[in-house]
Amino acid sequence: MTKIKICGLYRPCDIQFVNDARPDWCGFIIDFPKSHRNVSPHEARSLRTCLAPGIIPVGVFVDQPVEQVCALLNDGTISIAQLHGHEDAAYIAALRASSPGHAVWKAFKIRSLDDLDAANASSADLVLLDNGYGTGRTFDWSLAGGVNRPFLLAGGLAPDNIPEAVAALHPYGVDISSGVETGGQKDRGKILAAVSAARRNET
Ligand SMILES: O=C(O)c1ccccc1NCC(=O)[C@H](O)[C@H](O)COP(=O)(O)O
Repeated sequence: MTKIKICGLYRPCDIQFVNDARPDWCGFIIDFPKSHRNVSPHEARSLRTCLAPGIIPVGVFVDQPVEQVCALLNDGTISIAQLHGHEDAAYIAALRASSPGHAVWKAFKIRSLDDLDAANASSADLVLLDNGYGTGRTFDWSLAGGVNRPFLLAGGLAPDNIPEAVAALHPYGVDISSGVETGGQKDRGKILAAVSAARRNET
């Protein structure tokens, strides 16, 4: 079954929505003030304590100091670090050394086959093939044909295109933010529909 992550939770009611829908993971955009979904570490910790058991919290970071990401992994605020900036293999190695046992995911903006090569070569535990930072737009899926490892598909997914995406690309999981929002806020009905669309599809 295709796994699903609902990303960019920032309000207490967003937690209630995912507790109702039960995705595999949920994501917090931590310390990235350019995003309307930004939360502080303190807010992420407080939201995370209300998550239903079984939903794994993922911290989404853009070029944050390793120490800050490690602190949130090691105090249980998040279980997985998802990196969206210029974090390289040395950064990932440092994170692993300081937070053993925690998976590290790396997102790649797929604009060319070179981007896909970089994703294939990454030392991360799992890669996201994405269009950018929660843009609500898909990338050219034909570029993903050469992926040679399990990946999460992100960028512009919504309940109505998840079946097509899963059938075309067979991702390990899908990652959705804008497509489950209405007017920039998470929408309970869309979250329920997205989780059900991902689980309807066998890969
Ligand atoms: O959502 C943001 O504002 C954001 C900011 C900085 C780094 C990453 C960010 N989002 C990541 C995600 O929400 C997902 O990984 C993915 O990009 C979702 O994209 P979309 O469904 O197109 O909103």
